[in-house]
Amino acid sequence: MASVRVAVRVRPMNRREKDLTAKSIIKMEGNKTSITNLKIPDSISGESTRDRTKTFTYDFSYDSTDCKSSTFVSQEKVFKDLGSDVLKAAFEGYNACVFAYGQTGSGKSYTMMGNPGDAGLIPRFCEGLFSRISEATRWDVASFRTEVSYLEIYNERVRDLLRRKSTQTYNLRVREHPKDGPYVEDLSKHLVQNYSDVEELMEAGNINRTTASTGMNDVSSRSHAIFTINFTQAKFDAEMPSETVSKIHLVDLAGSERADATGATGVRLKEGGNINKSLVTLGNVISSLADMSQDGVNTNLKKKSVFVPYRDSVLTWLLKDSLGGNSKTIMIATVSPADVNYGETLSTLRYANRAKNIINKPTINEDSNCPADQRTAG
Ligand SMILES: Nc1ncnc2c1ncn2[C@@H]1O[C@H](COP(=O)(O)OP(=O)(O)OP(=O)(O)O)[C@@H](O)[C@H]1O
Repeated sequence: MASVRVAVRVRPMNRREKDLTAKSIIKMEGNKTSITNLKIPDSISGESTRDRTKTFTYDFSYDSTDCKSSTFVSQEKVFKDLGSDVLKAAFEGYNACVFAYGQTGSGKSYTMMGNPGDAGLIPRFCEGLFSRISEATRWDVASFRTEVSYLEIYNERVRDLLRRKSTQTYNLRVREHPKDGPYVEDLSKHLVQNYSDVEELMEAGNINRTTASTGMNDVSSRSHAIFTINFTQAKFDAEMPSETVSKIHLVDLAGSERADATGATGVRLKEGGNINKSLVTLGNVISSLADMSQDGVNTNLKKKSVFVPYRDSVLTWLLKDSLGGNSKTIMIATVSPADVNYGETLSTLRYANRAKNIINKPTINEDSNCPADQRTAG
């Protein structure tokens, strides 16, 4: 049993916020994040003080507002805290998932992919993976097979971001394997031997990703993107061949924008609706799972059978194992520091607070090749 680990990251003020002379309303101290509603006057005491400033505790609170500050959290620090745990999980044979959630323009793509020369979690994770593989291969500890796939969910349809010349990239079917769970039929998987192989695929996929300029972000990701690494390790344990297979999902969600904040109309508004359908379902799944684990903690409560609506959206269906299932999962909630985004930011912080209560059941995916009687002998 393992709780979903939750980190919150606040980015610097952007141009738009500066032009609006926005004020910073986010404070971080240790693992605590506070948000202040500047519309409630400072002088009021009692109940209203609590309404003015709300404080949440997460596994990590990352202040990335000012690179000159001594408490500034860099891409490297985020990777050291979170990415290296995912790397460890992969080598131990666990499934893992990292997903970034937050308002449009709050820093999800920056955190997951990063910018040129300022790499985010996904490239750092892949680099780390291959540096550990080459280390282990040098010592002949094990042999490895790494395959990647990259898809986007756009308007509730699955599209392969890595199959360039095919007409069948749109609207792939999601099916369910009796043992391995939901998967995308005909999604291309690419065998990679080193980091530059992955880099090439990642770049190609990012170019194919659906983006558009919205009122909130010049390069806004209009889709949910799932980068998946299938990592197989074969070795000899006590002279018996054994194999572990881990699936690592690295997910950059589309923004949770409201139509009025982004000025969306027409196609953008329809996209918004479909993006929100997936995100609303994600919220419902998180709530159901959080309720379920709270019931488990409170033994006085009769255990309700809670229905988890995974199938209500493509996103939650594909991430079924990552949410409440066989996976070590991390959520990174990204927020803006500005008062003009108070409502969206508070909603993200509440979402993240709820996700802390999800209990997953990660298990090592070991597939021993030896017959069962030999496995238990000795
Ligand atoms: N921590 C950060 N430090 C520096 N710049 C950042 C940070 N977070 C985000 N930015 C910058 O803010 C802008 C918006 O970030 P990003 O594109 O990552 O947002 P997003 O949440 O992925 O938005 P969308 O949902 O619209 O795709 C980018 O120019 C990005 O480089």
